[in-house]
Amino acid sequence: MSSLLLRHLRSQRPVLLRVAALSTVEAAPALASGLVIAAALDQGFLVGSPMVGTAWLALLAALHVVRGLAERAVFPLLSEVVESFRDSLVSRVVGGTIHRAADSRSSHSSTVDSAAVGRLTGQVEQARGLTGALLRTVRPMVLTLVAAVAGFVALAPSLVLIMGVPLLVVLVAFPFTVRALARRRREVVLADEEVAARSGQVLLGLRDITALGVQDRAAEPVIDAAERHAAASAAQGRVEAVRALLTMAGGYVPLLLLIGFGPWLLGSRVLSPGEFVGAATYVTAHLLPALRMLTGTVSGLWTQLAVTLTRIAETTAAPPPTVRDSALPEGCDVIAEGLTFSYGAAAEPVVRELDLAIAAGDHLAIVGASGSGKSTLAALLAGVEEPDTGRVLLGGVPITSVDRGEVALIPQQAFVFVGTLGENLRYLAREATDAELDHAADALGMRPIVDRLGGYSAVVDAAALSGGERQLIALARVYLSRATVVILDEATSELDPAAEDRVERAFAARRGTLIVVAHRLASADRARRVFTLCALGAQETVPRSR
Ligand SMILES: Nc1ncnc2c1ncn2[C@@H]1O[C@H](COP(=O)(O)OP(=O)(O)OP(=O)(O)O)[C@@H](O)[C@H]1O
Repeated sequence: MSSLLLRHLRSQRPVLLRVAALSTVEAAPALASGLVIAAALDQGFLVGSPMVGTAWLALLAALHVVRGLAERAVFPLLSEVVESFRDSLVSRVVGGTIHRAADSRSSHSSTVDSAAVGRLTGQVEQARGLTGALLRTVRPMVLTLVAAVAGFVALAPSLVLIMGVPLLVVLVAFPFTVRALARRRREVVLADEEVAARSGQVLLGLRDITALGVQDRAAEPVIDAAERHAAASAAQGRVEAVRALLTMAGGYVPLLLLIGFGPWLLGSRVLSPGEFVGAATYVTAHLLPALRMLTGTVSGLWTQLAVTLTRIAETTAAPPPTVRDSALPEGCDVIAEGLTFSYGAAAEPVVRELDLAIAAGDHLAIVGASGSGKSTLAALLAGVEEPDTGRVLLGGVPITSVDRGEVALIPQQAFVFVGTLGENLRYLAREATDAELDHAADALGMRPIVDRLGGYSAVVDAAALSGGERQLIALARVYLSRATVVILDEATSELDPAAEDRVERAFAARRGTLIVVAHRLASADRARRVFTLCALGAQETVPRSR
């Protein structure tokens, strides 16, 4: 969960710096409160100068006005952070859904979980609300804590231990108590699920249980589960009580110590009356409310946000690419036999009775007029479309049964998903090292893009990339994969001729078979064989240049 939020916050550094600057102004009244009250008493009201005392209090009032203005300026910035976080979550949800849709398509199922998208959208809205609420509460709480401690130290340095030690104990223990509480909450949820599951089983067999007269035996597991649930709830309550006591002690112990040592502190002139009231102001007006907020609102919101973001991260993670080893021996021919395909029962076939043999390791260009069926043939060869009649075999295995990692079809529209450049490139090759990524980048001529984006760990903004850059990323992704048959369907259309030449040569030099749907003559020239599609039928030729 933290990685989703932290990654986003890191990308928002400039906005957060502005928030931090305004927050410093916001913290001014909390920082000054005790000092100003001490001065108002010691230099004003307690020495018969009410005007001086009033002037100090007026200064405090002015600081509160400035704080109000700073707070007003901070809110639009906070909403910028929250809204962009929401946008990145939505992109993630949509990206995850596209991955799943792509996966279901390659497994020849057309189901897309649209209900999940709706559910996730609800969770995203919840995460957005919780993040906003947390930023609104955590920020002032941290500000107040820091300002109150700093003000207290400045006012009464001799009393640092009184406030410092209890507070330190609380701040060190707090993360542990949150973790312990999260564990207990999880135990309660699991016990709850167990009660539901066991009582469900009993209810289903109620008639048989009654007929056999084994109610007591049937009830036993349900009672066991209910007892475990009760024990887990009690344990959660105990952790909550300890945590609340511990945190409150952090605020009340300094106050009790201050009151307890008060007569001595005032009698031996360690503190003036004004400083005593000022120190008490820091504890009662700032420290205690901040700690109360920490145990209550903040930890509640934080736990909820953690649960929501973990769920979003789990359900939208890109599915791992197939890792199953290829069942095919190295060097398999692609054979198309009697392929006929039409888009719809009444439509004229786009491909009719087509036979084609592509030897393993070959480099074939498919050419033809616009609309002659090049993309359709590419989709058939990749197993993305199924022919009406005929079949495509890879190494003697029907293409639709072949491990989908064996064949890669790269379309014209390159898809770059939300994530880092490295994640995009490793999508089909999880184990690829940086050196392998470097090799692919150099082979395909995409080194300038890698450098411009700031390396493989840089987060990619697909909208900020040119069409050619997106295509290069999609090409490198497949170049790094273990696909033995690569089909480029106008996958280099946005590259200039020189870049396209480099890419096609790199793929031709790579192991495996290369099929290129050519939109430039040069692509056909580079190929070892050319397959020409035309309205009257298909014919195969060898380029003259070879
Ligand atoms: N999804 C589809 N539904 C119906 N008809 C389609 C579909 N896709 C393509 N066609 C039609 O099938 C024929 C072949 O299209 P295809 O895209 O395979 O040709 P192409 O040679 O790749 O064309 P281009 O070079 O313009 O991309 C065209 O008449 C096209 O209109």
